[in-house]
Order: sequence, then C-alpha cells, then structure tokens
Amino acid sequence: MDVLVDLVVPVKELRRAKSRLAPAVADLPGDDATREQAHRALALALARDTLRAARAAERTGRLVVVTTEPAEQLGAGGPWETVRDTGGGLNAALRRGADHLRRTGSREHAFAVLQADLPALRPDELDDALAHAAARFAEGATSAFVADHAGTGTTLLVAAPGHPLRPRFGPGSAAAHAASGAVALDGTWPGLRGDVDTPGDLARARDLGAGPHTRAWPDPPTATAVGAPARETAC
Ligand SMILES: Nc1nc2c(ncn2[C@@H]2O[C@H](COP(=O)(O)OP(=O)(O)OP(=O)(O)O)[C@@H](O)[C@H]2O)c(=O)[nH]1
Ligand SMILES: C=C(OP(=O)(O)O)C(=O)O
Repeated sequence: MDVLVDLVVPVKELRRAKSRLAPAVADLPGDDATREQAHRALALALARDTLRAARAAERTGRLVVVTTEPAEQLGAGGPWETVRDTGGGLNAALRRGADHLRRTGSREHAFAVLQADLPALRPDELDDALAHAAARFAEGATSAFVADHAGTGTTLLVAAPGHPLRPRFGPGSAAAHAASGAVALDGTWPGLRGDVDTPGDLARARDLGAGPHTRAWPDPPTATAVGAPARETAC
C-alpha cells in the first residue's frame, strides 16, 4: 500500500447536524436563535478539530470534505478539497467523495472515510491506524475499519489500493462493515474511537483532550489556534 491514504470526510449541513447534541445547548443562556446558532457552532467545532488532526497526520494524502457548506466555513487547518454533497444521505455523500478522488487521479492510493465528529483525534493515532490497515492489506485484506468507543459505529473505513470503498455507515455500521468483509482494526486509539453523538460523548472527548475549537466552544477559539484557510475545489 502507498504510504499516503486519501481521506474522505463527510460534514453534514450544520443546521441539520448533530441533533442528539441538542441537550448540550438547552441550558445555554439566550433565546432559541442563540441556542440554534450555538448548536451549529458545536457541529462545526467538532468538524474543524477533526479536520485539523486529519490534515496533520503524516499518512494523510488528499483530504476531501463532502459537504453542502462553503469551504471557508470549515476554515481551520487546510488545505483540503471540498466536494458538493448533492443529497441522498451519508453513504451517497461518501461515494461521491470517493468518485471525485478516483476521477481526479488517486486511483492507485488507498482510500479511507473518516467521520467528522472526532474532536479528540490525534494525528499519531490516525497514522497508527492507517499503518495497521496497511499491514492487514499486506496479508490480503481488502478493507478495514475502526469501530467507535461503543463498538457499534464506525469512525474509520479504509479500502486497499485498487479496491472500492463500500460504505455502510448508519446504525450498527461496525457489524455491517464486518459483514461486508472489512477487518476490524485493534488498537488503543481513544481519540479516533471517540465520536461525539451525545452530551456524554462530548464530556468524554473534552476529558480526553479535544482540539481548540471544541475546547473553546461555546466561545470561538483564538485566531492563532485556527490556522490557514481552506482551499475549495470545484466539482
Ligand atoms: N456530507 C454528509 N455528511 C453526513 C451526512 N449525514 C451524516 N454526515 C456526517 O457523518 C458523520 C457521522 O454522522 P452522525 O453521527 O450520524 O451525525 P448526525 O447525522 O449529524 O447526527 P444526529 O443528528 O445526532 O444523528 C458526521 O461527520 C456527519 O457530519 C450527510 O447526509 N451528508
Ligand atoms: C453514522 C455513524 O455514526 P453514528 O452511529 O455515530 O451516528 C456510524 O457509526 O456509522
């Protein structure tokens, strides 16, 4: 497997994202509009911290964000490419990102999907998980995944070079990916496994050590923590 792995990261429309985190904003001061804005800011903070760590990983090649949001909205830690999410849900968005990579010259690379709700992700964890995947591919596996901390969801799905991504994200996706033939990767990667769906997950990620955006939420982080702006790719 090539040293570099091209990543597809899905970022849902912020005003519809992370509905299970509504209780985390319920007690914030202000009116409903203020709380809705804080909810969108939280979804954005999770994504920004995930992207920041993903971009910093040494094994990350191209980084493609599939979203309806404007590239500049995602801001921190670029550059990455954005591909427009044209609907159809998460797995359709991921296939669109993978198609974009394939059409634009990444045919020989391994591809991976990384969820965008991993605010405590550390670049070295992602590098280590991608190295584990490469080792399994050398043994003949064609895809591999990392289950979330609950063991039911999936935070990373990797396809070996020359093999398609077969995303089966959604409830029970860890079992669905295993049933599709993907091998489960073993490793103590708390940030990589630490997806944030509920207020309890958010507290857990903050205890682990979340990135600057999630740490600062509901306030914005300082400009120095934000980093370079994103680069948008027409698609
Ligand atoms: N581009 C894109 N990303 C999606 C879509 N649905 C989910 N995602 C992303 O997939 C990842 C995991 O999503 P979920 O945990 O199901 O997030 P969610 O749908 O925002 O959360 P809930 O409303 O609480 O179910 C996150 O990075 C989301 O931003 C979609 O339709 N399009
Ligand atoms: C979409 C997924 O995330 P979650 O289960 O956390 O919603 C998944 O793990 O497949």
